[in-house]
Amino acid sequence: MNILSIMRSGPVIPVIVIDRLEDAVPLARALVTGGVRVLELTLRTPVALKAIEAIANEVEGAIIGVGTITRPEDFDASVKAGALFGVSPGLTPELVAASRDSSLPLLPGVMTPSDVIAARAAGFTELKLFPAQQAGGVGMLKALGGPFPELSFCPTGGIGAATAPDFLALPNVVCVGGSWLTPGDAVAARDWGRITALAQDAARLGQTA
Ligand SMILES: O=C(O)C(=O)C[C@H](O)[C@H](O)COP(=O)(O)O
Repeated sequence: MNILSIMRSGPVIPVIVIDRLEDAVPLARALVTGGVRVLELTLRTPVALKAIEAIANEVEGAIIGVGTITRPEDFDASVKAGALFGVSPGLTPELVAASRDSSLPLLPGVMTPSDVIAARAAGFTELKLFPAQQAGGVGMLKALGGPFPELSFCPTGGIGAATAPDFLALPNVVCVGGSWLTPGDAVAARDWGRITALAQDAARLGQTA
């Protein structure tokens, strides 16, 4: 799958942090059961790669990706773990080179017009605006649509259930990302039913957007 088809697979990409490896599979199943198939599991914890591997092997229907790609070596490790796509909070020449050498489709992060120009020059037409709310939110995306009408965005950072529809209504937004589908207290309590309910609400955003 390429990045655009992954972005079109659902209106919301949950950004997931896994501290306990044993939570990975039930959490991913809870999201997929709720209708959210594209999952971004961040490389923020020591168990992240093992968690991706477990989901890739055990959760049918999940489209598992890796988040927080910040180093060239993250590409190989993520492909080996079974990730189907990668997301980075920003983009550097080193990451562009590593991306070219890797089979992992990348959704690179941008925050300024200069970032957008550099990412487009490197061949990327789908971009993550990060941190979206802090960068200017809906107004920023409307402004970027002027000089860059051919580019599509997945804004992430500071977005929640209440504000996601405003982003999804924009012509240059294909999907949004966020951590609100996997609240820390729900994961800590292993409240998978609550996570499925949040996923169902998020999946429905696609029907109204
Ligand atoms: O680790 C990364 O590379 C990320 O992807 C950062 C996340 O996109 C934001 O942390 C989103 O988090 P919220 O603002 O809580 O929705």
